[in-house]
Amino acid sequence: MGVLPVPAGVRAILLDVEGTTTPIAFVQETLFPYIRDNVEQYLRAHWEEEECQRDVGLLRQQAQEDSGLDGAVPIPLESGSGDEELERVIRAVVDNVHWQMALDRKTTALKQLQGHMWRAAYATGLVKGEIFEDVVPAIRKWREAGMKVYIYSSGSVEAQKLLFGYSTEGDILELFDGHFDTKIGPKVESESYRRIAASIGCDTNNILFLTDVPREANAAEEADTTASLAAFLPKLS
Ligand SMILES: CSCCC(=O)C(=O)COP(=O)(O)O
Ligand SMILES: [Mg+2]
Repeated sequence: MGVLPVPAGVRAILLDVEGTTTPIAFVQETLFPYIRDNVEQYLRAHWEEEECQRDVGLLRQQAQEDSGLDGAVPIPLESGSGDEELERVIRAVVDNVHWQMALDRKTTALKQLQGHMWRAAYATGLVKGEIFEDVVPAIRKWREAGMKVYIYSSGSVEAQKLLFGYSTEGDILELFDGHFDTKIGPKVESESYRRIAASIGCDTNNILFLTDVPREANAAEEADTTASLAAFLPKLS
């Protein structure tokens, strides 16, 4: 892995997750299949719960926004009671989640549901969040040098906290000063980086953003945030 010095003036480091702190394979071959395989059973088990109904409501709203897209799956309202009606709505939610995941969509609605579903996978020990081996030592050095370290992922804040709270390196949540997800805005829009800077209380040019996705790096740079592709994890010079 290549290394670059942290540029002068950087006070905060903002880290992407998939492809930066964590192998893409872990997300694509462990986390996402867990959702595909368990979503139907999860919905049946949790349907009556407020949180699950909120998640379904968000997915339904997203489905309305997506109605013009090729292959989009609408989610009907439950009209009346009865097993058949429940079955019809759950089927639509499952098909919608599968459709969104086939396109690797990063909608807040999908990511909220995923975060809630992964709770059980981590808590039972079925899944442990994978972290590249150079990540924890790098973060410790940045912190020792007085820098703040934040996460910005399309995965929900809850999903991030699970991944780092139940990780192969143990619970490493104390290494982070805060977490951001798509509620602050999409990672491919420059305005999101301005909002993050305002929330952290520094200028965008005091932030170094590390990601594996060039479109995200370009959006950050448009906001005058320094961005670097994660293949070149910076070290302290
Ligand atoms: C942190 S939860 C699992 C990752 C995830 O759902 C995802 O979409 C990854 O997006 P990222 O912005 O971290 O590349
Ligand atoms: Mg990524």
